[in-house]
Amino acid sequence: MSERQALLSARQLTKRFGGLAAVHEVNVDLWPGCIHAVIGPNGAGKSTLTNLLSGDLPPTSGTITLNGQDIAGWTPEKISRHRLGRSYQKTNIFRTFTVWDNVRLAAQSRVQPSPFNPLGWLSQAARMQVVNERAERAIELAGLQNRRHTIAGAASHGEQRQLEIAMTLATEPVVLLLDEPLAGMGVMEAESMVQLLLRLKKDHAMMLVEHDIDAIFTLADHLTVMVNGQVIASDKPEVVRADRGVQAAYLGEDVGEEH
Ligand SMILES: Nc1ncnc2c1ncn2[C@@H]1O[C@H](COP(=O)(O)OP(=O)(O)OP(=O)(O)O)[C@@H](O)[C@H]1O
Repeated sequence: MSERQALLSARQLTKRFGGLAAVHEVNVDLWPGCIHAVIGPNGAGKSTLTNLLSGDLPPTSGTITLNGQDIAGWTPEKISRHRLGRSYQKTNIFRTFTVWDNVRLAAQSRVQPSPFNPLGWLSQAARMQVVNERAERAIELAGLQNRRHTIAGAASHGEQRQLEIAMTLATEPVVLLLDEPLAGMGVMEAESMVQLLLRLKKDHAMMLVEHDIDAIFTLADHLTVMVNGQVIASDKPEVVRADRGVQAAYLGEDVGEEH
């Protein structure tokens, strides 16, 4: 996999909070058509790593390249305009708006008149058409066609997580960072989210931070394990799964007993 061109690469990425290295000299590659899962116990540094890649936190040191450009220190908005999308652990939706309006607003944020925006010169009517087309595509990709008129706050927890992903898709990302998309889901909801992630995989380079180990082993093409801010393993899931050090540090007895 490493022979293919990664869309996003981080090298020696480090984030310190005072004396604590929340992320310490981490290397990550995200390849098109692949899900790179990141697992680790609470406090391992997974969210901090996501925040560094999305620009929500500036790194202390290290490099991040997106499509060949060095993006370390860029704002989240600028990184997003360069087609990196992320979802957050906490839902980020307008609860009193419909599903459709939420997705449309997300699409609209990319089609505003602005000196940075290649679509900014379009007429108002042409812009609205682009917005509607993008919102429609995102709603369909996320499997929310039948929920477009639902008030977001009244949608089920699983549908709200799908909506969050639809809102991210409406910005037309090629790199997707997903922070615990299965958190708090029941079995049926989790299964439909797994199917959604598999659908998204073919057109995106994805990083998936997730605690659901069964989903991880269903979805991941590459698996990185973090403990105390450091990567202790990064390889094909089956290789990581067989690693005694990983079993002891994170995966626990379940996995050890299976093999
Ligand atoms: N803004 C901050 N200021 C100080 N310390 C922080 C900050 N954000 C995170 N940390 C610390 O950095 C470490 C890594 O936290 P992080 O949230 O990245 O872990 P995580 O692997 O995402 O955990 P979880 O699975 O619980 O979400 C923790 O010790 C945390 O307390």
